[in-house]
Amino acid sequence: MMRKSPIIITGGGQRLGLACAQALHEQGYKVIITYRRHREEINAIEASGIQCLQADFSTQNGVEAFIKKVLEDYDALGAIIHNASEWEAEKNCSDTKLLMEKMWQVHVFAPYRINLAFEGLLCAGFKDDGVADIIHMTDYVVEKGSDKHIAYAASKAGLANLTCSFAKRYSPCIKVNAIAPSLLMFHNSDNDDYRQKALNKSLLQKEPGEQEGVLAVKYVLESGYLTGRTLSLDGGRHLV
Ligand SMILES: NC(=O)C1=CN([C@@H]2O[C@H](COP(=O)(O)OP(=O)(O)OC[C@H]3O[C@@H](n4cnc5c(N)ncnc54)[C@H](OP(=O)(O)O)[C@@H]3O)[C@@H](O)[C@H]2O)C=CC1
Ligand SMILES: Nc1nc2c(c(=O)[nH]1)N=C([C@H](O)[C@@H](O)CO)CN2
Repeated sequence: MMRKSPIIITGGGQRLGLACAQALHEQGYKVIITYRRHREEINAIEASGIQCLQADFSTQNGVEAFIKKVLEDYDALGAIIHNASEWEAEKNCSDTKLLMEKMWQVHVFAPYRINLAFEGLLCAGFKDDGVADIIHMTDYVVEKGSDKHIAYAASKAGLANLTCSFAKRYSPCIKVNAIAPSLLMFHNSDNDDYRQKALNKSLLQKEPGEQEGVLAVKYVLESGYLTGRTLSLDGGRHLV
């Protein structure tokens, strides 16, 4: 069913978040994305009819400013999709204390504060549309850890746990689920050796692309009976 209340996708200026925003917009949803860094592409996204809000979740003030703006401008929400994320490895970092703080801030503190602050808006969305959703974009590494992205994996595990807590707290009005991709799409900078090693990690040995994530988001939004669960998108990696 088409919900009248808007859907917010954080980190929607590129890649998976943008693909989800465009797909849901094309379906007729009112879609709002957040972006951190303004660039030309944001103007094009806005011109397509998707509202773009600048938000930097790297500080508590940035999170609270975003919350304040949304509470001022909207009286209902159909869904919030926590997609904003930084993927940083320990090897690229000189200060691992700051790395853990940064990972925790964007992957746990921001979704936690936003979910608590938007309960009323999502319940109003449920009242209007009969459905409301919170979706956390986590990661396969929640299950297995990562020896190269330790702080990232731990923070995504924190986000995964928020799925259980908020599913219990917000039922039956708001469904709360996670989507845990393994490899969805490479970066242009990924070399052939890295790509081959990443492909070999799953049974299906393919780079599915962002549309695999779009399909999962659409399923979760359209489901009437899924909450507190994680949808794994990993090509059978857990069986390798
Ligand atoms: N791509 C993949 O293969 C996989 C992705 N995932 C997860 O799926 C989701 C989407 O992945 P992908 O599209 O690659 O994500 P990206 O790495 O492209 O990041 C998405 C957006 O997050 C925004 N962002 C990062 N930090 C902050 C911050 N502090 N405040 C506000 N916005 C921020 C960035 O905004 P800006 O560009 O404006 O700075 C960026 O555009 C992520 O949660 C990711 O962890 C999980 C496993 C695999
Ligand atoms: N925020 C991001 N998180 C992740 C990304 C990304 O590009 N941005 N990429 C991955 C990889 O695909 C990894 O799963 C395999 O190379 C993981 N998380």
